[in-house]
Amino acid sequence: MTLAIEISDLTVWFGEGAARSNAVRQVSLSIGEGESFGLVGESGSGKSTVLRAITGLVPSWSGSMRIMNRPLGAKRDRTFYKQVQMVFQDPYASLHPRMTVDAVLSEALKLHGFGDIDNRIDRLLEDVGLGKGFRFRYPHQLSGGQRQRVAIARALAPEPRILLLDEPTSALDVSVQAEILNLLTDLRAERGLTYLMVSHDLGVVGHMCGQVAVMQTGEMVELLGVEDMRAMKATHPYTKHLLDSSLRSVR
Ligand SMILES: Nc1ncnc2c1ncn2[C@@H]1O[C@H](COP(=O)(O)OP(=O)(O)OP(=O)(O)O)[C@@H](O)[C@H]1O
Repeated sequence: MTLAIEISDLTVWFGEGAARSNAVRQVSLSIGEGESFGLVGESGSGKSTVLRAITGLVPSWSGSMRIMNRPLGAKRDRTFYKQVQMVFQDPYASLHPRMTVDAVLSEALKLHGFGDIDNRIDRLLEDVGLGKGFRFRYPHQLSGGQRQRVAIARALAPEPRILLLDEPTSALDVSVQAEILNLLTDLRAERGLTYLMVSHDLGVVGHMCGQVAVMQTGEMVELLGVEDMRAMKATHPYTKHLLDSSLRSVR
């Protein structure tokens, strides 16, 4: 199986000398193409820092990272952003208030050199369950769930192989969360996408992911298949604590 994401001994730090603090310590993980992998753990455990390291947004790191068999260096190139896209937690902050849906999507498509923009925009909107009627709306004319659908459409515009999902539903109303998770599940199945998803919610990760890594204070303390997670077969005390406290939400 091709590995979409391969991370070995990733350490990320902020500050230098006496001020240095390691936000991520010696994290290793492998995600096969088409798989969905969850990173869970309490606030500050380093989950988002792993995603930011992949996207080249941390100043200092060691170890190795490979995407679709290509090693990542200090800078991310155009090929990287064509293969890897991110969906952020807050769809209110991630869309420019003065840009219509049309402007957001055409900008993303042009950036990646696509022609046939009109048809592609219509198709992207269909793919995320919005339809053409949303094309000329501004963010303030959209609900939170609709905004997140636009953010997902923008991420899909370059036809990526991998989506990095940073708490993609935690800013949404509970009633809308399941709709967005189902959309992401369908898109992965249809397109063979690979997901690396950060969440503090084991229920969400249990629904979406085949494998789950648990992080605590920068370290990966446990790697579980979702079946073992559902069967409560954790070995690390912290994972047991997480499972106990979210038992009711794990489906
Ligand atoms: N730019 C930065 N400068 C200094 N420290 C940082 C910076 N970004 C993150 N950190 C620290 O790195 C650690 C990990 O943070 P990170 O945001 O990755 O955690 P997280 O598990 O994603 O938490 P959350 O669920 O709250 O987003 C924290 O201690 C945080 O304070």
